[in-house]
Amino acid sequence: MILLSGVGKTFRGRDGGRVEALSDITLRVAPGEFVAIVGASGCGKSTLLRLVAGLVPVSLGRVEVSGTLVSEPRADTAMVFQAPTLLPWADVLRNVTFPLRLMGKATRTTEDEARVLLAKAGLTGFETKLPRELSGGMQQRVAICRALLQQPRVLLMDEPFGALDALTREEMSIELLRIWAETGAAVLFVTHSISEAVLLADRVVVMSPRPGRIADVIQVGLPRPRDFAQEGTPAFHDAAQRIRALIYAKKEAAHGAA
Ligand SMILES: Nc1ncnc2c1ncn2[C@@H]1O[C@H](COP(=O)(O)OP(=O)(O)OP(=O)(O)O)[C@@H](O)[C@H]1O
Repeated sequence: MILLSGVGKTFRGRDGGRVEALSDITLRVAPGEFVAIVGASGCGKSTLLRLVAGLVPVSLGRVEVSGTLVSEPRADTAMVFQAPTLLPWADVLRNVTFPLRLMGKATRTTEDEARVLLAKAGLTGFETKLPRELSGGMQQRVAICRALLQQPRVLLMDEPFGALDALTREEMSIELLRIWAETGAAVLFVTHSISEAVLLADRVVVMSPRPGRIADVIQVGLPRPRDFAQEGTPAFHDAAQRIRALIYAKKEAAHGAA
């Protein structure tokens, strides 16, 4: 579904300097697969998602979705950013349905489906509120509903739960898994939380710092459907420990080289 082969990305700074954000990334994500990406701050996780979203061009290599080269944003790909990015003048319902209306894909049932999603995200009663009337966490939940309503084949999520309180974060994780299982989207999910990565993902990509490379890919063997009870299992701890060891090994190597 998603294919990155030999992908590199170098940014040119305003001072003319160059930042090599990603180097030699090769990754294949199958339809319906949930892949989490973890790694130190600045290792290129957001950049990787933006490349797949068609928001920035690669410097080297190729990115494909559904067998075609990604050169611009696609209708079958939705992205949730770290910050909610809502339209400030549109109410919650209009924000959630906006992409489908924009693409001319809204149907008679779109609004009802949006209401169902908003209910699942704990936002019933807020449909006619403007973004500025909501808390940051609520705005982020609206942004997540907006992405899910599109029933994308590729869902790119950049630390989507970072702004949520711990309880809402847990609820949204399980809700995301439930909806994802129904839609079968291929998901790339960036997080700083190792336990969140293990709870959600089929595989966890661990990236090394500067320039971001894939250090290793950890297979999470936990059965689905997942729930928080699994956090206490040896298999969960084992996967989390392997990821932690990789991240810290890479950090120490980077510090040693500096
Ligand atoms: N538009 C840009 N222009 C110049 N440099 C950029 C640009 N976007 C990202 N970078 C640089 O690329 C590197 C990777 O950034 P990126 O945001 O992808 O990292 P990240 O792993 O997502 O970080 P974090 O976990 O802190 O969100 C950083 O060194 C950053 O400064």
